[in-house]
Amino acid sequence: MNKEKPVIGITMGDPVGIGPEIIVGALEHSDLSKICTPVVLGDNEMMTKAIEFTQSPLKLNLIKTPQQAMPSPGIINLIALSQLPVETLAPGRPTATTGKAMIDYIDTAVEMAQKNTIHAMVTCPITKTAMKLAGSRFHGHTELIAHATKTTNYAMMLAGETLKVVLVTIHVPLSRVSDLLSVENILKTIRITAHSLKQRFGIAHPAVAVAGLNPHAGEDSLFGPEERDLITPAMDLARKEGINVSGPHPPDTLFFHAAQGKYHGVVCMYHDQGLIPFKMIHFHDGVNTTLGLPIIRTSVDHGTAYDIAWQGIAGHESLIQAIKMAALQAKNRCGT
Ligand SMILES: NC(=O)C1=CN([C@@H]2O[C@H](COP(=O)(O)OP(=O)(O)OC[C@H]3O[C@@H](n4cnc5c(N)ncnc54)[C@H](O)[C@@H]3O)[C@@H](O)[C@H]2O)C=CC1
Ligand SMILES: NCC(=O)COP(=O)(O)O
Repeated sequence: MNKEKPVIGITMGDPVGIGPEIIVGALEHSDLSKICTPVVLGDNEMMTKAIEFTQSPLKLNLIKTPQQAMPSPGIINLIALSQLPVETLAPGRPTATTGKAMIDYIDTAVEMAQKNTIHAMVTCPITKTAMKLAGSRFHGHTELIAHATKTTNYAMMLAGETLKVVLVTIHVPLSRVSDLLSVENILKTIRITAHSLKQRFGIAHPAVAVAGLNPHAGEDSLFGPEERDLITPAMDLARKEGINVSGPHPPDTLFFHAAQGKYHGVVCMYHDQGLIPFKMIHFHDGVNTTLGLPIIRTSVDHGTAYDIAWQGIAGHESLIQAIKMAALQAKNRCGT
């Protein structure tokens, strides 16, 4: 690899979502080509349409392999993997065909990253609905990529300058969270958080905070047993391994202190516990990244935004940050 300028594969995401237009926006309005060579895996006609309707001066450079990518600004290197029936598609209306195409972009990027023909992958948003329409058994990128890379020990981190949150449970009904928590999966998440903060984010001595599940972190188990029976034992084991971990913290105050810089990362028990405070701060510039994979995968932190897709008003800052993070981590050869 040219360590100075890694090749970054960007999957186009759901064709009827905001993926195509934010790719155009991100590659047009930033100097990403100075730090990496972006290669889009997607659809020729959809990307052509996105360039036209955003009136972008960018030109498509159709290539077959990442090695053929041109490292210059002003172009979008595109590996066309689908030939979508564009005239039959409507913004915000996924079909089995669009679902299969977006999965193909991801599968191909994973293969390329494993073969090191790209040095990191960045994903544009997909929907769980489109995954289902395409017959996939996975909810999202995280589970699909973990499966494809045979990774069992992985976690979802949402990362921004101010706040980094990592989830013990991800896409599960709230009513099942308590049953799905265990000493083992809380410990695994604490470990992977501490490890990744060191390896991927260069924090030599990370301070990891752990959120309680219940109001006031259970308040001596008055409001629930999870802190006493699961979270505290997991933290004790983590401490024995030398991890600087604190908690279980009352979730209502923890994120304020984390955002003030008191902790480098926060382990959260469920999706919205972490993502609500995260998006309050990092809605526009947050990055979703999968920890524990043998490859580097970052993503936008938002979804397909069907309500505004193909209107040219979607923000592309999160994608810019996701590409920058991928490029930096690829340059530092950090993949875990
Ligand atoms: N990385 C990924 O692939 C992600 C996928 N999703 C999926 O996306 C689908 C839709 O999820 P929602 O909960 O509706 O979240 P969403 O992020 O798509 O939209 C929520 C609200 O934020 C707005 N929004 C989102 N991104 C925006 C942007 N870049 N610029 C301006 N406004 C933006 C939307 O217009 C909408 O009003 C779901 O299937 C979800 O699972 C959600 C998050 C991440
Ligand atoms: N809320 C985050 C999200 O839904 C993204 O999931 P994934 O596609 O990164 O697995």
